Amino acid sequence: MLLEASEIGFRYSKNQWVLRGVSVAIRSGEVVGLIGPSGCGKTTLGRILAGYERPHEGSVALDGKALPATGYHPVQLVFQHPEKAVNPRWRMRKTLAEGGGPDEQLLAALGIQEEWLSRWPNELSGGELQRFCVARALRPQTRFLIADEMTAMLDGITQAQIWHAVLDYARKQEMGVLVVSHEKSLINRLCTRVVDLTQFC
Ligand SMILES: Nc1ncnc2c1ncn2[C@@H]1O[C@H](COP(=O)(O)OP(=O)(O)OP(=O)(O)O)[C@@H](O)[C@H]1O
Repeated sequence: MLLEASEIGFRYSKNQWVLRGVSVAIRSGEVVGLIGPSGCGKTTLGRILAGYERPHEGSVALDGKALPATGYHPVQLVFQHPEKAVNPRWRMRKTLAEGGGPDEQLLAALGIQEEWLSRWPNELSGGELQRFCVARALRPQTRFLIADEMTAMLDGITQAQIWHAVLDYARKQEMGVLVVSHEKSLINRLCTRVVDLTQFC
């Protein structure tokens, strides 16, 4: 499968383009880094790829077809702040069940403990909560994962555990991953190829 953003143009306000003429392609099973200076549009591009924003110019396609407007989105986004990504009024079991039953093997790989399932989001640490957000995004129907500073606020051990689980899952499922990060060492460790937005800033 090929996820392709072609000649993307996007602006939040009139005449102020955040992205212009940006093209990115990711194949199934590939782990690609996305880097660039702060404010140059990495998060915006991730949101466009995952269908949260529609580009003003250009298009996003999955194997040449437009991304689905309804139903489960095959491109999932996990961003830096898990507390903003979950419903505070849902216990973790319900959050996890959003979009399908949890994969027990994946939960174990992510270090999610059974007793956390009955807790509210504010009863978990940031790292524990982020593990749930990752697990929720990794469904069999997920073909691509956009990881936008996904482990930026976590300690090294938690970061390594989460990435080990995600890359193992990606390999087995042939899922493509776009790693958005400021951490050069992380990008170098995880990615086989890097897209640099600097030239578009
Ligand atoms: N909702 C919004 N409304 C208006 N402007 C926005 C909005 N979101 C982002 N921007 C602006 O768009 C530009 C690109 O932001 P974006 O978050 O995509 O950059 P980024 O490369 O991910 O930055 P960082 O590395 O600092 O996270 C910035 O100038 C930002 O101020």
